[in-house]
Amino acid sequence: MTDFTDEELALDPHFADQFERGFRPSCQLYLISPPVIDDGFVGQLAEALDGGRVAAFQLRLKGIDDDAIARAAEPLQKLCAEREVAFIINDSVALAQRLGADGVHLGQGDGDPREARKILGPKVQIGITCHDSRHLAMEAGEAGADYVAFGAFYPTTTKETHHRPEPSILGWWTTLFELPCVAVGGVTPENAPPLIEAGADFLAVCGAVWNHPDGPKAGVAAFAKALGAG
Ligand SMILES: Cc1ncc(COP(=O)(O)OP(=O)(O)O)c(N)n1
Ligand SMILES: Cc1nc(C(=O)O)sc1CCOP(=O)(O)O
Ligand SMILES: [Mg+2]
Repeated sequence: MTDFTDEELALDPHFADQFERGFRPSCQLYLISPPVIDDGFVGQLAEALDGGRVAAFQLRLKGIDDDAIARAAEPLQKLCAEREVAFIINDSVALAQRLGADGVHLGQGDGDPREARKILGPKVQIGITCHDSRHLAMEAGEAGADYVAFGAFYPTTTKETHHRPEPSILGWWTTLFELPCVAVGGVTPENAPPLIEAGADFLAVCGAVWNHPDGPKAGVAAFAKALGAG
């Protein structure tokens, strides 16, 4: 077995770097913002990050233009940098480039990952939505993605979804490929175990944290427990 120093084992916000060393870290939390936020959201994010380790935060705002997202992003990106949380922009390569984000998440209709790589360079993480499709995931890997996302594993009110993969797709992926995989869609601390056991590298979560009855800190803490770090 390879020996890793404590430093090497520390969580690394750059997804793929961890895996290129031939080491698959245990499953980590990837937080997605609510689709609409207000000025107080930076306080809520700070609270959430106090609940336990969060590997990545995705700013996923819908229905507003890039300038408005950029304004909202500024304090959130600063907080993420202070807390060593990867800051990921949803949907827009141009915005990710403009903000100097750590990554961009692209759906199947959000642009070509090869173009994104050309624009963003080798250091920016590119994640691709693959629904329930092994084919889309292999295509994303060939196109140079840093992670593939499967979902929606469970019913969700955060987004209208049309695909329902089985957890076994995560096991299939992790057996064959080193590239990290993300499980998304209706994930809660209670229903997460089959996804973790099947091999998810990240759980991407929105509602179960932001709508937690005891607040986002309790939401993240509940995931930390489910992930074995609480
Ligand atoms: C981690 C993660 N996985 C999947 C998605 C969904 O992306 P997409 O299919 O482009 O849908 P929208 O989020 O843009 O509505 C995601 N954002 N993040
Ligand atoms: C953003 C997103 N993408 C999905 C997909 O299936 O690709 S499901 C989803 C919503 C995630 O939020 P929640 O944790 O509240 O279900
Ligand atoms: Mg999208």
